Amino acid sequence: MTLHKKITSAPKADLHVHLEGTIEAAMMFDLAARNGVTLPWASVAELHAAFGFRNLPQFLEIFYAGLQVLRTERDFFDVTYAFLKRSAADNVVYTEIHFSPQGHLERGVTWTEMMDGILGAATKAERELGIRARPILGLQRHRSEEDALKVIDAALPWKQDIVALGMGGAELGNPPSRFVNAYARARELGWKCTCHAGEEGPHGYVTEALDLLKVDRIDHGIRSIDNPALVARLARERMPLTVCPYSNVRLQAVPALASVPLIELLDAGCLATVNTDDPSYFEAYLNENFLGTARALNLTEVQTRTLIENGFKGAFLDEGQCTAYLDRLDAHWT
Ligand SMILES: Nc1ncnc2[nH]cnc12
Ligand SMILES: [Zn+2]
Repeated sequence: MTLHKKITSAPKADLHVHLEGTIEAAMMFDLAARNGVTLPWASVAELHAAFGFRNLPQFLEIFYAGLQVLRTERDFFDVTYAFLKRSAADNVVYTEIHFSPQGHLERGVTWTEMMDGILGAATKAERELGIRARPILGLQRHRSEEDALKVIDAALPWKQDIVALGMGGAELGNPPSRFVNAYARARELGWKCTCHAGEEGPHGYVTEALDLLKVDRIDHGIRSIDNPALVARLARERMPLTVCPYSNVRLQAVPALASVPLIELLDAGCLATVNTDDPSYFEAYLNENFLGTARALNLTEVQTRTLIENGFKGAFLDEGQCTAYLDRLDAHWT
């Protein structure tokens, strides 16, 4: 089997994806029409023309405009199911999906509408497509910690359905240290914790996420590479890093795929993984992230397999569940 075929047909995990970053342009316009929402773009072509992102904050403006089309339970169901169907076609068998309640609640969407839509689609996709999906409550870091605590409390009826607390949004100027109490609360609830850090922000934000938020995983984390002692620590602690190669290129966090520091992280013994982030905006689902990265970095078969394995090892799964996925990968690969 060629490496290309091995990658595309292997069972894989996507641990870093934003539900609102999976809305394909055609669906965005369908949902806008269904809900009477006026988008800032006149057509799919105009939206695509806006995809030349300069940086994270400029991308987020577009991302926040796009998510306005999500209004009802059916919308959340349709977008979640479409993403899971597209991911299953890439042989993704497990995914943990960030959703951004703060971006929806402020428009009058209810928790019940969000959760029934997302969880309903996850149940149907697991039954019909064999892909398992679990939601991560994704805070927006430009908002206050008080708002974060309110959102966490409002999520309590779904405490068992939500696998973790996460946090994304505009990183620079919004360090993890602003959210110590929110993360402490999440840990009290028994949730796992993850946080975007070291994407556009400095490696010091990764250290803060570890020391102050006591996270179980780091989203992105590529700027850790600027601090060898931090890389050694991440390796020692087997801290998963959810690297998103196409996202880094499209948001100009790195100049090209060849600059994504995956080999350096693997060589140092870090638990680096490959993920999508916002696949409809970055025009790359999981297979393309693996294939593009393997090509650009000239990855060996062993490195590629390690990255796929790390996707399961870095997941919020218990040991038995993780081993079952690794056994499936093993059976596939040999
Ligand atoms: N790449 C990214 N970084 C931070 N927040 C995000 N929200 C959606 N995509 C994001
Ligand atoms: Zn992200």
